[in-house]
Amino acid sequence: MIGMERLIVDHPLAAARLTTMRDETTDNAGFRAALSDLTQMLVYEALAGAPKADVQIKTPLTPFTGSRLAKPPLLVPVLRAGLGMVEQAHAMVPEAQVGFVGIARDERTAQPVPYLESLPDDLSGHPVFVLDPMLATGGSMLHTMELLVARNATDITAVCVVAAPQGVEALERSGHPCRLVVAAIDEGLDEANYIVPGLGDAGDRQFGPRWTSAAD
Ligand SMILES: O=P(O)(O)OC[C@H]1O[C@H](OP(=O)(O)OP(=O)(O)O)[C@H](O)[C@@H]1O
Ligand SMILES: O=c1cc[nH]c(=O)[nH]1
Ligand SMILES: [Mg+2]
Repeated sequence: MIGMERLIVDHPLAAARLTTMRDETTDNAGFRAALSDLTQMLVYEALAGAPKADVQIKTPLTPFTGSRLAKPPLLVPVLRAGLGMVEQAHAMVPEAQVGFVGIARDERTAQPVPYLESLPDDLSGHPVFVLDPMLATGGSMLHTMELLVARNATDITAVCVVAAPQGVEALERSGHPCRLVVAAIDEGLDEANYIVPGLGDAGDRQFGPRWTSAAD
């Protein structure tokens, strides 16, 4: 098996924001701010080497051949936690379109329970950035990738903050056409399938508890 491409963004500024996110004394506002800053760094690194297209412009002095992204990625935040990444990612790639996937892990089984899907029908030829701070067992990311591959996506980047080795391996074994951009790969998972040392529940730490409808 050819290994999945993975990029660990190991920059002092990324490490400082991640430390803020890990710190249990960081409040929700501080957590969201650090996630936003870190997303900027992750997206910046994820797009290094992306193909460019020429753009003819004029500076105030002379004609000039500049450039733009040849293929802006579709941004796909995985609700809820990925919502904290999409505004900053979109600011970095303002021309990007945005799709949405909503998944909540079952707290007992850690299985992904999907509740929202809003994606283009055909993703042939379109790069996709999946935004989710946490890659734990990998179940939620794999479900998202299956939705994308079913729509002919062949170029998927998982943009995450913290990954567990189990989640990285699950992506690798899936054979999906993907790569991983992440700030850190942590030690593992605890008995409740939370990443250790991790940062806790990335959805709760941004937005508070997740409420379910009476029907659930
Ligand atoms: O790799 P996995 O084991 O699937 O775990 C990772 C998922 O868990 C978290 O979402 P969660 O289910 O807590 O939903 P939330 O974002 O609404 O809090 C996280 O944002 C991922 O989507
Ligand atoms: O550690 C974890 C694992 C899954 N989801 C989270 O938000 N945190
Ligand atoms: Mg959560």
